[in-house]
Amino acid sequence: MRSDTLIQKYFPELSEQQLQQYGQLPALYQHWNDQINVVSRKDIELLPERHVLHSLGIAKVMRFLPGERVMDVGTGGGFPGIPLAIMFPETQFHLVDSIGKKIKVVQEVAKALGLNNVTATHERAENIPGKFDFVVSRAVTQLKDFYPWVRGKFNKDSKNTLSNGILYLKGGDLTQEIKDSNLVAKQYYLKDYFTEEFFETKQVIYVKG
Ligand SMILES: C[S@@+](CC[C@H](N)C(=O)[O-])C[C@H]1O[C@@H](n2cnc3c(N)ncnc32)[C@H](O)[C@@H]1O
Repeated sequence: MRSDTLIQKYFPELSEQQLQQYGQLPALYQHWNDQINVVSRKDIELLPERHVLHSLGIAKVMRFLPGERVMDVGTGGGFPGIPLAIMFPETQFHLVDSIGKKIKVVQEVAKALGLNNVTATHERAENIPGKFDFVVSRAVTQLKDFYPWVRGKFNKDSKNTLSNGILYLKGGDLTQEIKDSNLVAKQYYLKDYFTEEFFETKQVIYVKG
């Protein structure tokens, strides 16, 4: 299914401009992936479902507010940050990765889409200054290692439906990982929102900051 058609199926309220931006993603990533590998080659054809819609699982759990600041840690080529920045154009997204060439792809994609709510930095998450309302992430590391990177980086005042914190996309049985982290984590199941088989075990894990 085309990227914009698939996204519209689950987010019918989107504007023409947003649909156009989602529609541009497959060609943009095809182009950049040929030069700098940011999405596994076997996955690039499944980009709308496995990368774009998967990233937007976070948007089913959390509607970011205008003016909120969100950091995407280990964004790679821009997931989940870029699909979320299209969905929430009045929220500021700061995309961070420790590999510079991936950040170059993020910057080029954001520029091509005309996204003015995205900044991208080549840096380890631990070294990023400033405070955020939420941290999002996918496929970077275990919660027990991840949490210390972002501890202390959250604004004290929460304005949203959940207190400021981490929204992490994960799959599989997470019982042991959550236990090992010693954190209180709330699990949201993406199969409650999306019918594609890919989402069967996929979750958004929320941890208060
Ligand atoms: C498997 S990739 C996932 C990329 C993207 N989030 C996605 O789901 O497509 C993991 C990324 O995390 C980045 N990374 C690992 N440790 C990091 C750290 N401490 N700070 C920032 N980025 C980090 C790596 O450079 C890599 O690009």
